Amino acid sequence: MTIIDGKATAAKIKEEIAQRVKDIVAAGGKRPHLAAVLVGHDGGSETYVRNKVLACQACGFESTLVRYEDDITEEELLQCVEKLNNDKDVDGFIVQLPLPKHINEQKIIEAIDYKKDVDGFHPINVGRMAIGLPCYISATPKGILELLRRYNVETSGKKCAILGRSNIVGKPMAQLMMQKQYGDATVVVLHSHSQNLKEECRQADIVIAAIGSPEFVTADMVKPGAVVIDVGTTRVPDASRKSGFRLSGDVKFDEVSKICNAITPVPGGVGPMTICMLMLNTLAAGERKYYP
Ligand SMILES: NC(=O)C1=CN([C@@H]2O[C@H](COP(=O)(O)OP(=O)(O)OC[C@H]3O[C@@H](n4cnc5c(N)ncnc54)[C@H](OP(=O)(O)O)[C@@H]3O)[C@@H](O)[C@H]2O)C=CC1
Ligand SMILES: Nc1nc(=O)c2c([nH]1)NC[C@@H]1CN(c3ccc(C(=O)N[C@@H](CCC(=O)O)C(=O)O)cc3)C=[N+]21
Ligand SMILES: [Mg+2]
Repeated sequence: MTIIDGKATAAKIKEEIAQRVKDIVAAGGKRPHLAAVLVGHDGGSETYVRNKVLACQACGFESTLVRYEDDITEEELLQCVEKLNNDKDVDGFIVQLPLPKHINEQKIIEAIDYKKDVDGFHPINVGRMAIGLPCYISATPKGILELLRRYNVETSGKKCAILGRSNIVGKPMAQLMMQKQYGDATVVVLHSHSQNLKEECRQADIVIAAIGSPEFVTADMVKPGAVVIDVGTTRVPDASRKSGFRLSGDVKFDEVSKICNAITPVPGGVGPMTICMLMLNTLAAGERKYYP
């Protein structure tokens, strides 16, 4: 049984990125610059954005954090996006989700210049991804593919069950897993209205859980020898911790790890790879890799 170490893999890739940035700077080029917009004070969002700023430092990127209180109007946020779109020094930026209820998330995403959309959430990037054209690919699915590749997990022709169909994880994951040049797998997508979820899951060679429901995937839902990827990161109250909570994945790790062939832990699995792929997308933005 292999525990897929996302933290170590991400650290290695960040070193590769840092070396590349050194070379760029030595050749007289500009450091990639990532900006992040954070609205409000959600604990999880604060952590992720802090990790993104730290990762920028590790990679030798410039980073800018733009913060707003959660009473910011949609109009003001759109102006912020417009400013970042026009800022020649910023290569790529993200607007941390979720946004407060009074703000239309889709409207904000569509306002982002797709050439700077390092999250890969803009419809142009989503569409290009779906037909296999060069583009920014959503960091979480991209990081999962990279983990599978680096751990020599065969995906071609395998049956892959994806739990969850969100725009940021489940849907792009399914798209990529299905495509010939990425996963080349046979994909089934399961969600809250799926019938026979357990049975479908148990037939899969690769299970990717992204539902946000702690320990939902139990051993009886997993085929012995399968590869299990746990995307879930839910904060669960835990009085024995200094922070008052612990991070729980969507997989019951203790029992599933006894029967599977490989599994990602939470924390230390998919999360660090997500941040790392955002860095890779920002490097690509700085190099104008996908768009002139
Ligand atoms: N590690 C990382 O890098 C990242 C982790 N995450 C984590 O991954 C999890 C999912 O995130 P996200 O995709 O944004 O979540 P969303 O809440 O946007 O989507 C959840 C999806 O799971 C489905 N679902 C929820 N409960 C069940 C259930 N009991 N049975 C079957 N399907 C269910 C929903 O179905 P329906 O469509 O029918 O409502 C929906 O499609 C969260 O824990 C989040 O924190 C997210 C992004 C990155
Ligand atoms: N515009 C936007 N882009 C995103 O990519 C985005 C987003 N909004 N909103 C929320 C989700 C969630 N997400 C995570 C990133 C890192 C970890 C991560 O680093 N997790 C660490 C633990 C971190 C901790 O200690 O809490 C780990 O799993 O080891 C988790 C989750 C990105 N998301
Ligand atoms: Mg909203």
